[in-house]
Amino acid sequence: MSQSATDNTAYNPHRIFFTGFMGCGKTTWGRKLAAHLGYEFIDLDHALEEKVGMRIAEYFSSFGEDAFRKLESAMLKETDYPEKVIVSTGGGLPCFFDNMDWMNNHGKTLYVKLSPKTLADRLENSKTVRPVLQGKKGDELVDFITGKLAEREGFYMQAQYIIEGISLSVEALEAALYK
Ligand SMILES: Nc1ncnc2c1ncn2[C@@H]1O[C@H](COP(=O)(O)OP(=O)(O)OP(=O)(O)O)[C@@H](O)[C@H]1O
Ligand SMILES: O=C(O)C1=C[C@@H](O)[C@@H](O)[C@H](O)C1
Ligand SMILES: [Mg+2]
Repeated sequence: MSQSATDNTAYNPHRIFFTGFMGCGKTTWGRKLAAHLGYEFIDLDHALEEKVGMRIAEYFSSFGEDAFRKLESAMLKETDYPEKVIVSTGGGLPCFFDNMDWMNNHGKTLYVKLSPKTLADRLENSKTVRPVLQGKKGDELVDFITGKLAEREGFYMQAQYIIEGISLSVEALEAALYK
């Protein structure tokens, strides 16, 4: 097969993976940037939920985290991406298997970076059930995020682009990704 921009096995600079901890804004800002650029938008968490016909929290409790991690890696690598697309990834996805290398070899990668305290504030107010957090609140939630982020940041920092998530705008994202 010849290599083209639409070839899923080739590097494509118009395929942009948003990565970062739960609640950093990948879905919110991925969708906004896609609308601004006229790109398609895919949220891999949502795509997985559609494929299995259940919410992620339900999948975790029915089949366990290992099964979830295998499935999200397969979704990442087997999704038929449109030519120009922003892909919002699950918060844990870059930290399992060779997923981060795969993203770096198949498109641009962006890490949306936020402090544990800001993440905790957002996650505490979010209605989405995130099974990894197991209903933690307050200081317990901040401590948990601090530890988990320390484990994960080595993976997120392998992204080609890193942006502070505190005062994001589509203009700032566009400037960072197309400078
Ligand atoms: N710049 C911002 N200022 C304030 N709140 C924000 C901002 N960006 C996103 N949020 C809020 O933070 C919460 C988490 O955002 P979002 O769902 O986009 O994160 P995510 O990175 O996709 O998380 P997950 O990995 O769990 O899917 C949402 O309630 C969203 O409205
Ligand atoms: O950080 C994580 O491990 C997760 C983040 C979410 O996006 C979902 O992919 C799931 O809830 C797991
Ligand atoms: Mg999301």
